[in-house]
Formats: sequence, structure tokens, C-alpha cells
Amino acid sequence: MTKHKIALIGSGNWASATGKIMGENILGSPKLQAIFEIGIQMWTYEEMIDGRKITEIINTKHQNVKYLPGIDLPHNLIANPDLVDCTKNATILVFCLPHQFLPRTLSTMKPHVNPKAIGISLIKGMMFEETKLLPITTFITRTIGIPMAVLSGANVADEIAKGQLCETTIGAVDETHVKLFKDLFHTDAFRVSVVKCPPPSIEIYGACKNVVALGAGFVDAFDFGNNTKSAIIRNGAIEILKLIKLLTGCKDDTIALESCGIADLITTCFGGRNRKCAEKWARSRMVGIDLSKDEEAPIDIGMSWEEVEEELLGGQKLQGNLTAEEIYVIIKREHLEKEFPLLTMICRISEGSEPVTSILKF
Ligand SMILES: NC(=O)c1ccc[n+]([C@@H]2O[C@H](COP(=O)([O-])OP(=O)(O)OC[C@H]3O[C@@H](n4cnc5c(N)ncnc54)[C@H](O)[C@@H]3O)[C@@H](O)[C@H]2O)c1
Ligand SMILES: O=P(O)(O)OC[C@H](O)CO
Repeated sequence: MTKHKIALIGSGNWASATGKIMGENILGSPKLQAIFEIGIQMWTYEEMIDGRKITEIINTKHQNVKYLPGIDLPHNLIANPDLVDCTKNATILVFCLPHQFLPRTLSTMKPHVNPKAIGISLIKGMMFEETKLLPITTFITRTIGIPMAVLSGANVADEIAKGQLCETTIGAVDETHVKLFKDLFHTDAFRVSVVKCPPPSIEIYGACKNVVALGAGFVDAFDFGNNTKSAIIRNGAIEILKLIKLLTGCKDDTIALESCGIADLITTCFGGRNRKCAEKWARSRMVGIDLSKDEEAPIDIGMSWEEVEEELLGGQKLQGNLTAEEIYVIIKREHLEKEFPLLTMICRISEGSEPVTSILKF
């Protein structure tokens, strides 16, 4: 049997953490070495760090010093700046990059994709095409013609890279792909569950939880306690499931209690980058505001999302504000504001048409 060759498309925080998991899994298992080539090509967006190429640093120091500092990566995870080279040899494509870079990346890959390749998306976001929101797996299949699975869960990369226990969820249409991907990713500390639900529902949850996380960050800027945050999480969970039904027609709620459902929502609202950036963004608008007098925060003063991203994330990318923009187009166009009061309020605050002090008026 010809062995699968894996290309990991992306080299950021989560890509490096999942590259570590796959790489160590293969190195540690003769059974997996019979199925997968040992080396994993990690397409790495080239950049210079202190005068050296990031690919050269990863391949000699075996650490991604910018996006996952302090964590040793296995030697079989090979940083490769050549996207075409990564693509043309791969039979398994693992997509893990911020979704805003996906269209350009796919158009470079397209002529070189092995028609028998299969893929899995680890991306949390959605594509906006003409007037429609598209799940990432649908967009990838449509663009490069390969079947796609999805992996999503309560998975903050830095915690997983340190080996802390967590769960995750895989969904795919094809049972043989599910088995292959479960073998590739599952470890004692990174516990993979498989659901029958089709990938788009899982992906819409993963994208929208980033929007709810902004709401959690906004209320953190008020210095309220956990009860208020729980209200954001509970209402967010209800609205996300409603949006999944609306966009996919799928009435199956089984993912709600999986890692890719409520667990992801909880973890992101307490420990994620979207929450952290939203708190900073909101605080920059609340300077001098007396909440006891019910004062409104200004909408035209404060840091931009780009400024917060740059200051807090060291090159990592924010997704929630972009996804908010995308889903709000649909909410407005379909006049769904009353159906989705929390999402609507978060989207309006995020785009700057509502003061952050309105967050609890949903
Ligand atoms: N970080 C996490 O904890 C986490 C967990 C689960 C899911 N996710 C999701 O995984 C996806 C990838 O996130 P991440 O954390 O690996 O990335 P990240 O936020 O660390 O993104 C930075 C990456 O983008 C690359 N980049 C910058 N400009 C680029 C360009 N023009 N073209 C292509 N690449 C460019 C950088 O080189 C770097 O590799 C996102 O959808 C995210 O929501 C992240
Ligand atoms: O850091 P965030 O906000 O991108 O969230 C990370 C993961 O998606 C949490 O599961």
C-alpha cells in the first residue's frame, strides 16, 4: 500500500500545536508509520525573525519561536516555504490557517492538488461568497475538488502544546476518512470523538463561538463576574444552534454537547484570544465612563481591532471580528435581528454602530 504523505497548510499557533501532535503520533507508532510517511511538510508563510528565515529556525531549533514559543516540535515536522512543493506531493491536506488567507492560498494550490487527495479543516471561520456564507469545507471542496472532514473542539493551542488534557471532535461524510483522521490525531491527552453530524454544522459552531467570545470580552471590560459571562454563553449557545439550523437545515443538535459545541464556547469565552482582544478593545472605549450613571461609551474613540491584534497577539490573527462582519450581513439582509438579539448586538458593537455599554441590552 502507498503511504499517505501529509501536508499541513499553515504554521501559526494552532497549526504548530497540531503539527506536533501528528508528528509525535507518527514517530511513536509503527502502526501509523505503515499508513503515513514519517515526514510532515508544514507550509510556512515565510518571514524574517532577527535576520533569519522562520523556516530555517523551525528546521534547526525545532521550535516555532514566533507562534508557539518554548515548545519543542518533533523533527519530522518540516517547515517548507514552497506551497506548490507541499501541495503536489500530498495525499492528505490538513488546513490550519486564518480563514482570510484561504482564497489566495487555494488558488496557488489548485493546479497542483493530487485529485485523489483528501483533506481536513482545523479552521474556525466561514467564507463569504457573493451573498452567501459558506462553511470552509464546502469552500475548499468547491475550489480544489477534494473531500473534506473537519476537526474542531475546546482547543486552546498553548494548553494542548503543553500536553494538558482536552477533547476534540471530528466530523466527516466518509467513514474511512474519519478512521484515518482519528488515528492521526488521537492521543491520551488529545481525545478525539467522532460525530455523524455533517461538517458544516460543526464549522458554523466553531466560527460563531468566536463572535460570542467577543461578547464575553466586552462584559469582562465591565469587571462583572461569572454569572454575567454565563448569561452570554447560554444565550450564545442558543443562537448559534438556531443559526446552524437556519443555514444548513440540519435539525440534529447532537454537537451541542460535544467538545466542538458547548465546551468550545466555554473555553473560548474564558481563555481565548478573541475574548482577550475584545476586553482590551472595549476597555479602550470605556475610559472615564461612569457605569453607575448609566453613561454610554463613545463609538468613535478607542483602539481599532488591528491595533489590539498587533499589541496583544504578536502576529497571531483574530477571527471573531471578521466573522461578526460576515454573519451580520446575513442577519441584516434576512431581517433576523429579533431572532438573534445577542449576535446582533455583538456584531453591531464590533462594527462600531452601537456603544460597547449596550452589550447587556440584547
Ligand atoms: N490558536 C488556537 O488556539 C486555535 C485553536 C483552535 C482553532 N484555531 C483556528 O485555527 C486557524 C489557524 O489559527 P492559528 O492559531 O494556527 O494561526 P495564527 O493566528 O497563529 O495565525 C498566524 C499565521 O498566519 C500566517 N500568515 C500571516 N500572513 C499570511 C498570509 N498573507 N498568507 C498566509 N498566511 C499568513 C502567519 O505566518 C502564521 O503562520 C484559525 O481559523 C483559528 O481560529 C486556533
Ligand atoms: O483563542 P481563540 O479565541 O481563537 O480560541 C481558540 C480555540 O478556538 C478555542 O477552542
